[in-house]
Amino acid sequence: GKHQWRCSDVVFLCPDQSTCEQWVKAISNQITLLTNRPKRLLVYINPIGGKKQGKWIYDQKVAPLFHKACVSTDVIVTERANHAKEHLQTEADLDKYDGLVCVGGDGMFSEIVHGLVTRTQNDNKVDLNDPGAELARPSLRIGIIPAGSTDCICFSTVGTNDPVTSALHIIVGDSQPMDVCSVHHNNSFLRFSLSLLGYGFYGDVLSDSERKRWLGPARYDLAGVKTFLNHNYYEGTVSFLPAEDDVSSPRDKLQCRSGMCLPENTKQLTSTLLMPFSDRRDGWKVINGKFMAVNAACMSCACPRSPKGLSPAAHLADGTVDLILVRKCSRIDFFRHLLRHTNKDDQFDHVFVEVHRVKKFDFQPRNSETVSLEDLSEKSTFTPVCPGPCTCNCGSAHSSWTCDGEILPHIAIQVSVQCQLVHLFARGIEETQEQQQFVFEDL
Ligand SMILES: Nc1ncnc2c1ncn2[C@@H]1O[C@H](COP(=O)(O)OP(=O)(O)OP(=O)(O)O)[C@@H](O)[C@H]1O
Repeated sequence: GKHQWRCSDVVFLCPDQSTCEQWVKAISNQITLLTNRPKRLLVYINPIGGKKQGKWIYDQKVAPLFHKACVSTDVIVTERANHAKEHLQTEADLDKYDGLVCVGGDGMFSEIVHGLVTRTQNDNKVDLNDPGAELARPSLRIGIIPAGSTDCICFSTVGTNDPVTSALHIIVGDSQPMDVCSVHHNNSFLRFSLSLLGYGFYGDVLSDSERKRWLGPARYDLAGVKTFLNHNYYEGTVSFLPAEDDVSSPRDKLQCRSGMCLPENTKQLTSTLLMPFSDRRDGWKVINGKFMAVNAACMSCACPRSPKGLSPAAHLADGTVDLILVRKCSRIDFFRHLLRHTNKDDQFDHVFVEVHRVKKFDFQPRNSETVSLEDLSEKSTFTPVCPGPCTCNCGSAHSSWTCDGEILPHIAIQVSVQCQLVHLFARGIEETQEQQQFVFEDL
């Protein structure tokens, strides 16, 4: 139920000992032939993620399953932030392993992806600072054992945040490709985005919550309420290269499900990457405006709080990202939009919201060649609340970008989808038969 997998014991009865041994040998031989199953894994555990249960979850729920399945492991319990990333970039002997395992939340997974992808580019002499470079794909798959606060990436790729289910997907050697967005400022690489890039509302919530770290997880709720009451909007220009119309749309009802986003099923793929980033702008669209939020969702961003996610029909690995523009609107309208993230109503069905499926996009804030994080930190984010139309300068201030929970040091950014750059030990969210019936009737 609910996408959760469980172990099951199956008892075979044999008439005698030698038949039993023959069966054991035959089954073991068959399993050895399954080359997609990992035999040796490098495991990183974040002991302080989420409720600080990472080590316990691994030792109690995951390690016994790996042991039963004859998967051998080297385990590193991280001692500080960026420990896993640095280890992967420099020290780790990756040839020894068939895959990596991340025990932690989205932040920890992001660290591991940055470490692995950077290492792969270094090994292949690819310059990450070149926005037009075709990135080399890492050969190792990554498994996520959820042990963070939100675990949105695990939820969006497996359908549940359950360590046993994730461990079983690793053991059977499932493989799910995943798109990654590379984010540049001019010719300088900033970060990869794996789930959500947000400017305006989400950027403000994150920067404000960083200042309230002492409050613990409650800081997000408090910062959310405060940002909502501030009701800031920001001016800027969004330019984007739309994905081909015939492929899919962020407003269709076809959610990304198991088997859809595989290399053989996706059309857009790498052709977009071969296009130099800034030389050719054919087919690009440009929108100037005042925005409450500019969000880019690489995946649905579903989590238990928002079970359908920020962009319910976003795909895991089709070479596109859903760009959601929420224009300046009244506070009550914005509230209605936010509320739809938590219920089943179409969150894009408002006149002030538009959504585009894109391959690349740029954002340029108004008056802002050189705004950096230092400039932003000088700005107080608690601006007065302006009831209705106002003459103050709340529309000319700058927000900041949150990239999977980290604040980016620049506002003017260029984003490019790196199609199927990494592979997970997962198979996408499996549909039950009743759900399939429902989707087809709906369509
Ligand atoms: N030993 C450590 N000490 C301090 N920080 C660490 C350590 N190991 C990893 N980190 C950092 O902790 C951050 C948060 O970890 P993680 O993502 O696992 O948990 P979370 O933030 O609670 O969950 P989520 O990201 O799902 O909301 C990561 O960005 C990672 O860099």
